[in-house]
Amino acid sequence: MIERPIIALDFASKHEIQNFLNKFPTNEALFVKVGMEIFYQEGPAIVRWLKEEGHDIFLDLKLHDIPNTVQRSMKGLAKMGVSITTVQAAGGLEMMQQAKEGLKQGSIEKDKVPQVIAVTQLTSTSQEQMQKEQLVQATLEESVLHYAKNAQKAGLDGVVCSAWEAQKIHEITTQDFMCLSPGIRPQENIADDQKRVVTPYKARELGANAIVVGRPITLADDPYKVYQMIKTDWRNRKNEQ
Ligand SMILES: O=c1ccn([C@@H]2O[C@H](COP(=O)(O)O)[C@@H](O)[C@H]2O)c(=O)[nH]1
Repeated sequence: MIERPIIALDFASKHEIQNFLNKFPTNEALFVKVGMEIFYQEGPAIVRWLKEEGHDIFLDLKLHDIPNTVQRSMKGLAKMGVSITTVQAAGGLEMMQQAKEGLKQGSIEKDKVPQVIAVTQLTSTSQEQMQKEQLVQATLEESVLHYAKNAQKAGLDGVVCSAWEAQKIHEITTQDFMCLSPGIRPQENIADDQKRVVTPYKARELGANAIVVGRPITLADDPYKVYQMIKTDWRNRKNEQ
């Protein structure tokens, strides 16, 4: 279980991230998500800097390519000392196996290989969209469960899914197979572009092992206050604030 909500640092520059993190106490060690937006602007230096600042890193680049390319790329990413990385489950079993292999080869500490989890169906995807646009005839839940099984078969550490699917995923895999859930909203009526949203409290009840929260925190007037409220809610305690 990852007890801290993972904050998605979806910003365009290091400067913007600095401004954002200045609103948190200096000694607050966070678990942050570095995604495509900031990584494509600042590169590996942003990961190194955040680590030096004392934060844990979820590097969410959602790799999806031929197995050899993914293996070699993961080897490089492992050298950055990140905690968790991602691939797209749609890339297939061999690609996922090679992702894990690359991380093992590139890991700076042999007993601390970064975890790799597979994106099933994006939390911004609805069943209708999936069936029409991907021509998948299964239900969204069947598709997510199928990808989760494949990910475990390939030796991955878990999946990215909506918390709505977490319980069933644990039933067909194992309890320690990570269900990391974005699409978290303190109020379900403000979803932005997300389709399968869950409150932090409900996500815990549904069996998610970790939550990722972006805009509800990054766009808040007082991000630290919102972060604390989400953290309390996620730990399944009554929010007294
Ligand atoms: O299925 C997925 C996979 C990844 N994400 C990422 O999580 C955050 C969510 O941000 P919000 O602002 O809280 O919506 C974002 O960085 C996505 O790239 C996801 O949402 N769904």
